[in-house]
Amino acid sequence: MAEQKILTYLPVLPSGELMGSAAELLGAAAQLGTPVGVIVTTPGVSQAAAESAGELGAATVYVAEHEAVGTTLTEPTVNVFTTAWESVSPEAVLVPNDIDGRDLAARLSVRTHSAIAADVVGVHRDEEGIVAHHSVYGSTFTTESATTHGTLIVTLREGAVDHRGQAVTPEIHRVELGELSPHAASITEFSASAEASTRPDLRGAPTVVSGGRGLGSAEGFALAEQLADALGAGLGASRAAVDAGYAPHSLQVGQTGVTVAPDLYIALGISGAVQHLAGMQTAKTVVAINKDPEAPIFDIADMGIVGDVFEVVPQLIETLKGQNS
Ligand SMILES: Cc1cc2nc3c(=O)[nH]c(=O)nc-3n(C[C@H](O)[C@H](O)[C@H](O)COP(=O)(O)OP(=O)(O)OC[C@H]3O[C@@H](n4cnc5c(N)ncnc54)[C@H](O)[C@@H]3O)c2cc1C
Repeated sequence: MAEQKILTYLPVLPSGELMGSAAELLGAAAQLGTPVGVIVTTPGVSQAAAESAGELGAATVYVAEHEAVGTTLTEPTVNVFTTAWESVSPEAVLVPNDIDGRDLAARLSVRTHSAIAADVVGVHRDEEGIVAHHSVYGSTFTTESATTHGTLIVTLREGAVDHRGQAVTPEIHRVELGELSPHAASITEFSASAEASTRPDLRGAPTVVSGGRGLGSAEGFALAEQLADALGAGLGASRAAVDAGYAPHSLQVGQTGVTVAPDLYIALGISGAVQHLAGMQTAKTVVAINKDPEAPIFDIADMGIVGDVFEVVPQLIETLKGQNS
């Protein structure tokens, strides 16, 4: 088993820091075999990123640096990944289930004629090979998938795997990226569509506070923000709250929004429609505050408070502030 190589894509911030998904991808890889990382950065930051990958369990890291990384979409990563793939013949490939990860998975699948298991919430190995777990039909069922032959490409849902790799000193291989195709899609200009937030990113935050229509207005939604800040949590919203303009679409949790799997999910004034549950039902602990005792969110909540959010949440925030001081 130790010989089975599991190739992981480790996205890097412009500062050279590994993104939060790296620990989880390498942890999932360590459950299956020997984790191998792939890092593609702008010049000057790859060494530190590769060493960080070793601390998270990457036995080998393939690194490439290029000026065009950051302004050219996906192609540099696919090229480096293909080189690493040819070199290690991986049994499985793990990438984050985000926009870049899914793009990478699709291109690798075409290039290597390999199967994809998408939005995976866990992995294990049986006597025939690697098995991916999926949470389906609004998280009502868990199913499993596996390839009949070849390498399995997995897009892993952030926050779903707890296992972590053991720190090692990684073997670092430098890969020359070479000329990029003139057809590679590149970014010529961009403008920020959302204000930068100091809160943890909704995807991957260990605690998420989400607000729903029950908060009544954009001003009322500030209560969810205050509780999130008191807990150091990521902030989410139901679609009804987003549609009503209480919160931006980037915060929408659910079937047509972001899928999260935090340790703790706190739902404020959210009824628990199946489309919302689809995005948060794999949270380890769900706490719901709702004034309707019949609200369906209580069916899946580990702890429920029947009450008015405007009475309960300020008390909760005061208690938390008291504990922190
Ligand atoms: C194709 C499709 C895709 C969809 N995708 C999504 C999705 O991705 N995400 C999503 O969230 N929804 C999605 N929806 C919408 C979904 O069906 C629900 O309409 C939505 O989730 C409801 O949001 P809500 O719970 O905030 O609002 P409501 O259902 O209106 O619930 C509000 C809740 O707040 C409670 N409440 C009111 N006032 C208070 C108070 N003062 N204190 C405490 N509780 C209070 C009420 O009792 C109620 O339970 C989708 C729908 C469709 C058809």
